[in-house]
Amino acid sequence: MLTFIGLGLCDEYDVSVRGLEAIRAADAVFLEVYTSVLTGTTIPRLEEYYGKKITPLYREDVELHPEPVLDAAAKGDAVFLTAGDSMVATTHADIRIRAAERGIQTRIIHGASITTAVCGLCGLQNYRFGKSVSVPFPYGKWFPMTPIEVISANLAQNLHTLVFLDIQKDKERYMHVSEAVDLLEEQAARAGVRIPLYVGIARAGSATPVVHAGDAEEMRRFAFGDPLHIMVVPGELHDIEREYLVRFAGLC
Ligand SMILES: C[S@@+](CC[C@H](N)C(=O)[O-])C[C@H]1O[C@@H](n2cnc3c(N)ncnc32)[C@H](O)[C@@H]1O
Repeated sequence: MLTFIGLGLCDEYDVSVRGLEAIRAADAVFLEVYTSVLTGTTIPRLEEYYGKKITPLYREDVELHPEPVLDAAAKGDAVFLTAGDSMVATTHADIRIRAAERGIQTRIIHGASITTAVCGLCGLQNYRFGKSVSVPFPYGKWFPMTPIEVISANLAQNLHTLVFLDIQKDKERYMHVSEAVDLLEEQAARAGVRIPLYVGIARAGSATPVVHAGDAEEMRRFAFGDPLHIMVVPGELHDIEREYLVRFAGLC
């Protein structure tokens, strides 16, 4: 059996009781560490709380060489842990399909996801979100324009855009709101588009989440603190959405 378990958003205490029991009963425990991270804890602390040895998995381990995970799941109970929810803004559908092809039973134990946490933190209504997008760190001359294209298309339909910020796990590098705003403003200038408002969110799910709304200049000036960070580019605000941002995100 291969069980996908979402660990939630911050530390070892965010997993569901069902998830925790499955981890404690497992024969093998794998933790995917490249699509998102629990910034409020460490692998040794997770191991201590779960009472299990954890094998970390990087992108190649999951996407190119998943055999050790699948072998463990063929022999006994293996759990595949992911920060957030295992199947949201990740590519783990692929490994579930590979398991099914080998006749391995699978199931999912869901966790709180950043995609829903943002709605509570910034008050933007979840049914008004269009397609999401990721802002990658630029690489050499590679400067993708996809983020601004998605944002423009959503703005044209008066929809909000959830903007995931890049993680380079091998370098322990996490994109901050100010860096993402610089990149998006550069893309917007090239595309002749204006982004009137941003909402930045840091450390959702922790005891010290930060939510702040403003224009590009305000976002660059504001200190969001430690990662993880994420942003929303809102469409036109409804009255309640505006009031929420004024009360809880410093919108002027
Ligand atoms: C590719 S998404 C993976 C989402 C995850 N599967 C989930 O369901 O939450 C990871 C990105 O979401 C954002 N993110 C994830 N957790 C966060 C948190 N606790 N606070 C702020 N941003 C977060 C960051 O931009 C991060 O790079």
